[in-house]
Amino acid sequence: MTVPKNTPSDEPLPPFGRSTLWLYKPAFFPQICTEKKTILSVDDILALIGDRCDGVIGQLTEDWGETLFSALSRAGGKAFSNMAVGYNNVDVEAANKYGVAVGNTPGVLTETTAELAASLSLAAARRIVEADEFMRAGKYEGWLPHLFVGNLLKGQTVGVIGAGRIGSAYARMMVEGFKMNLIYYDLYQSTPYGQFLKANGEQPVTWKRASSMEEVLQEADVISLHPVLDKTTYHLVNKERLAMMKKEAILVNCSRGPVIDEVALVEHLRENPMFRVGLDVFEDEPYMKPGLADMKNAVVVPHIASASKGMATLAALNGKIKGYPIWSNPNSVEAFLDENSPAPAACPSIVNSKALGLPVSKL
Ligand SMILES: NC(=O)C1=CN([C@@H]2O[C@H](COP(=O)(O)OP(=O)(O)OC[C@H]3O[C@@H](n4cnc5c(N)ncnc54)[C@H](O)[C@@H]3O)[C@@H](O)[C@H]2O)C=CC1
Ligand SMILES: O=C(O)C(=O)CO
Repeated sequence: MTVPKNTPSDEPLPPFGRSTLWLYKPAFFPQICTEKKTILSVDDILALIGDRCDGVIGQLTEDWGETLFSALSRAGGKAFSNMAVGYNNVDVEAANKYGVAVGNTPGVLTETTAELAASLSLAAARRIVEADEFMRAGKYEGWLPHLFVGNLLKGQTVGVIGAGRIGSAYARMMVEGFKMNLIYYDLYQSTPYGQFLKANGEQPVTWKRASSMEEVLQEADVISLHPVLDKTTYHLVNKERLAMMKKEAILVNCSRGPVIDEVALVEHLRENPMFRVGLDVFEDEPYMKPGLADMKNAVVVPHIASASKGMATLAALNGKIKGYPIWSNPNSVEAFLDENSPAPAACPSIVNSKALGLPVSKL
C-alpha cells in the first residue's frame, strides 16, 4: 500500500495512482491514493482512512457501507463524495447513521453517457465491430450485397427504460438524429420528452409513455436502459422479458450491469443470432459472464460512457462540505464547471442533505 505523505499546500500534488481515492487529512491538502490497484477493497480503504480523515472522494467500484462510514466517522470524517452519478455502491442509511454527507455528480455525464448509448446502438445495428474484425482479418474479397446486413434505424421505434436525464438525452439523439419513433417507460416520471417537443413547437415523430415496461419491450426495435440500480431494477431484464422482445431487437445498457440478468442474456444471444446488444456495464464488473465474449452479436466496451473532468470537479466540491450549503438544483451544475469564474460556495449534490438537515444554498 503506497499512501503519499501529507502534502503541504505549497507543494505539487503527487501524481495519480490507478485508483483515484482522495482523502482529506486535517490541515493539509488532500492526499491522493497512489495505490497501483484499480479497485480498492474495504480493508485497503480502512487503512487509508487511519485515525484522522475529514472526508473522502471515492469511486463507484468501492463498497461504502456500515464498516467504512463508521471508520470515517471515528476518524472525524463528515463527507464521502462518490465520483459518479450512480451511488448504488453507497449505503446511504449507514451514512445517515454516522452523520456523513454523501455526494454524487449528476448532470455532468448526461450527454456523454447518452452519446455512448447512441454509439452502441449504431455499432450494434450496423454490425461495426464484426465488420471491423472481418476487415482486419483480411477476409474482405470485394463488395457483396449481403455483407453484414444490419438494421436501418430511420422510422423504427426506439424504446427508453428509465427516462431521466440520460434516458431523455438519448431519446432526443435517436429521435432527432434518426427520426425514430419513441416509446418510453419510467417508474416515476410522466412527461420528459413530450415537454421538450412541445416547447419547440414541433412533433416530427410519434412518442408515447408506455404504461408498462413490457409494452416497450414488445414494441421497440432498439431499447436503451437508463434507470438507477436499486431493488426495483435488479435483473429488470431477465429471461422472460428478453423473450418478449423482437427477435431482431437491439438492447443497449449504459446504466448498471445488474439491471440485466447477464447469464440469461448470453443464452438469449446464443439462441437468437439476429438479436444484438451494446454493453458498457456488466453484472460482475470487470468480468463478463461466461460465453459473452464469444458472442458476435454483442458489442462490449469497458464502462467508458463517463470519464470527464467535470465529474472530478463536482466530486471535489461535494467533498468541501464543511460550512457549505447545498446547491439548490443539482441538475444545473454549469456554475461549478466554468473555469474562468470561481465555483459557488455550495456543494453541488449531497444526496442525503435532507436526512442530515443541511441548509440549502440561496445562490
Ligand atoms: N455507464 C456510465 O458511465 C454511466 C452510468 N450512469 C448510470 O445511469 C443512471 C441514470 O443516470 P441519470 O439519468 O443521470 O439519473 P436520473 O435519476 O435522472 O434517471 C434515472 C431514471 O430512472 C427511473 N427509474 C427508477 N426506477 C425505475 C424502474 N424500476 N423502472 C423504470 N425507471 C426507473 C427514475 O424515475 C429516473 O427517471 C445512474 O444512476 C448510473 O447508474 C450514469 C452516468 C455514467
Ligand atoms: O457516474 C456514473 O454513474 C458512472 O457510471 C461513471 O462511469
